[in-house]
Amino acid sequence: MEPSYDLSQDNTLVLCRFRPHNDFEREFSSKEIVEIAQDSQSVTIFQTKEKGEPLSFPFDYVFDENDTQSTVYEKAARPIVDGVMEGVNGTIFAYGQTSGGKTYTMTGPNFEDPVDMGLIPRMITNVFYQIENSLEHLEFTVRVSYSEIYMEKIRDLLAPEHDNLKIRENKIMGVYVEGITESYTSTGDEVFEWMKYGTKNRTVGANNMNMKSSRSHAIFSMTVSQTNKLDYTTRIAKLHMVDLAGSEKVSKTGAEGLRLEEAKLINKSLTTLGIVITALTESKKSHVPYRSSKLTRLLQQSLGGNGKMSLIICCSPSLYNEQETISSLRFGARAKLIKNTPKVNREYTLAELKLLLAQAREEIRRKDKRIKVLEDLLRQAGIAIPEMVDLDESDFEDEYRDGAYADVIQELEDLRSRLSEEVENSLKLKEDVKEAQTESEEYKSVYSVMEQHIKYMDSQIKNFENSQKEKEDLIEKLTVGKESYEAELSAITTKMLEQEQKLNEREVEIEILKNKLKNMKGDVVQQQRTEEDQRNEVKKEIYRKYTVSHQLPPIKESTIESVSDEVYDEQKWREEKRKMIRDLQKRISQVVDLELALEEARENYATLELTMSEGERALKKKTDVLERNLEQLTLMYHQLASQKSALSVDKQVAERKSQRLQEKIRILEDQLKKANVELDKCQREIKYLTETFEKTSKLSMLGSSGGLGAIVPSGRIRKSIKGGVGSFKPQIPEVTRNYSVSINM
Ligand SMILES: Nc1ncnc2c1ncn2[C@@H]1O[C@H](COP(=O)(O)OP(=O)(O)OP(=O)(O)O)[C@@H](O)[C@H]1O
Repeated sequence: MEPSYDLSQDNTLVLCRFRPHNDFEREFSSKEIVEIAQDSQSVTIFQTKEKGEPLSFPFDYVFDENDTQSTVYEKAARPIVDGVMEGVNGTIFAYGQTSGGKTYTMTGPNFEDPVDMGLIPRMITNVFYQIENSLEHLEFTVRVSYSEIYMEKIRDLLAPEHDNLKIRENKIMGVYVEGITESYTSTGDEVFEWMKYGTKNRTVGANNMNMKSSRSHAIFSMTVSQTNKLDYTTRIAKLHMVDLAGSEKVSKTGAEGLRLEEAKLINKSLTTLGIVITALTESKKSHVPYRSSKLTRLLQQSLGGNGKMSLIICCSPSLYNEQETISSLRFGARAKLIKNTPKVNREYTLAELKLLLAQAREEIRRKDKRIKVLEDLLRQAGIAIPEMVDLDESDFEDEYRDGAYADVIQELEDLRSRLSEEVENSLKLKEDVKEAQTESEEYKSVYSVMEQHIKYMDSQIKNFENSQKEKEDLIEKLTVGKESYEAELSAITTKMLEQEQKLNEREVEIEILKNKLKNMKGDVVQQQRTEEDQRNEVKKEIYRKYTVSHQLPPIKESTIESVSDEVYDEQKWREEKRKMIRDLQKRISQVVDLELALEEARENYATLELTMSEGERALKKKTDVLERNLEQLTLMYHQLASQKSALSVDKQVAERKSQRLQEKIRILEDQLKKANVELDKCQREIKYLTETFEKTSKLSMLGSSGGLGAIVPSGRIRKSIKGGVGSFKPQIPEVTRNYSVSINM
């Protein structure tokens, strides 16, 4: 990388930017009080106060409302970034009243928009662009930290639980914040992730003038360290990007309570900043009260130190803010007088240090020799040689600092401090590695437990699937059986209904036949009665013929019975005779009856045979058959009815079984669903653990350049970025990135 930055020029840039009028200011007054010079290097304010003379302020550059973010970057920030890449510390900060446009300038209204993005995203992008396009033998590391000074307390925005950090100073590190998180990053995107993370933790309040006004000073710092792989020289530079809290007039903002206390402390730190700047610019060296506020103490090395500084005064162009604008411009004009003496933060290589050490040893050996010679001379002159005394460190320092070895001693001291720092760092790294290894072991054991669990779950699921399959087969079989059973049942029911219908028809037929038979029987009885009458007649005839043939007097029963008792003797005979006659008659009658019965039987038989027609006989036969059929059908009907009731019982049982099986299937399906959900969960857990495990393993190998963590970005491990691998194209200002959160610093 060729030097592109002339260290002898522009060590302190003070620029001024006027934003457009806002709606309120436009309504308040349309009078223009600001006039920017043609060459953009001064601005005049036409005071409206009585007799107020126009005030002119010179600056390195004055931006008007039409100047783009890109222009501001080129003039105000690029020289700082170039300096940092050369190993020169750089600080850029925006100063101005509340709603003067500081956040707009530093961060921009849209962090993702290549046109609207502010100075900070452009600077970060440019640092990585320069790294990617640097010479191949250069190796870089980039660390970021993000802090906030709120109510005179320093808070680590990358670890917000650290909220009252102390400022320390030593020879090696200069002024630094003790215990602040410094995260290694290897891409611009990672830096933006850290910024987003830190910005979420920022304290932002609201006041009447700017509802989103920042109530704290925010300092985003990048430490860029580059090692030359050819001569092993190292350059380290810090870049501070500061968004100051708004300076405000308490009376105007209407602050009270906590806001009032905030305003007092904000104003105090800004006033201290003014005092420090004034002290730095006074020709007569006076005490610079850096320690009066955390802000000035932290920026001590940027203000009047060995770095480059760019201060942008953000102002309103409105008459309404005339006084605030004048006061901000005065502050800027004073700051312009600060003289910084930039110095490249170069560190000696080991070889150089060894050489210095050898030179120092040689020098000491030479001195010892000389001392010995001088002591011998003293002894020869009889002068007593004083005892060796332990020199006070300050005496030692005074003696040698002013002497020829001051530089060597200083370098040795630096070397000792660097070594102790390196030892400290390596111990810290060892601890980190150990921690990462422990974590990795823990993850491994969790992973193996999870694996076993998954295996067990897999086998459970397999068993479950098998039993589910068996059950499904069973259900399938049962369903098929049930269906054929139902088909059979319905066939039987149909058959039974048909039989019932046939039976009904037969019953009707039988009824008809019965009626016919009844009628026929009536005819037969009638015929029998007629025949009885005829038979009586025949009987009488036979009797008459018999009496005639046997010359018996015709006897009337009534006559016989009316015989008188007076004529007993005569009658006795007669009686005897009558008895005999009666007996005879009786016997005759019996014979006649028998004969008649015999005759009747014969006749009946013949008659019946004769009287019955062929059809009737067939009908009779048919009736007999039908009666027998009827009996069989009735029997069958009863059998079918009992079969039907047995079947309906079976059907109910089958239905209940089917319901139970369906319920079982439903429960099994629910269980399967739950098991699937569980399996899904386990798989996700395994995935998460595998990823975490892989990340942890990578971390434990040091030098890994894994992405930021999912929850809190992780950046404790050093990541080297080789120069010249340069496919990186920052596309300033057209750079496009996917940042989902806009940063309001
Ligand atoms: N150059 C500019 N062009 C267009 N709008 C601007 C410009 N500068 C500032 N603004 C607008 O002015 C308003 C106030 O700006 P900003 O929030 O940056 O002020 P601030 O100085 O950061 O305020 P605070 O100190 O209260 O945080 C914002 O709406 C911002 O978009």
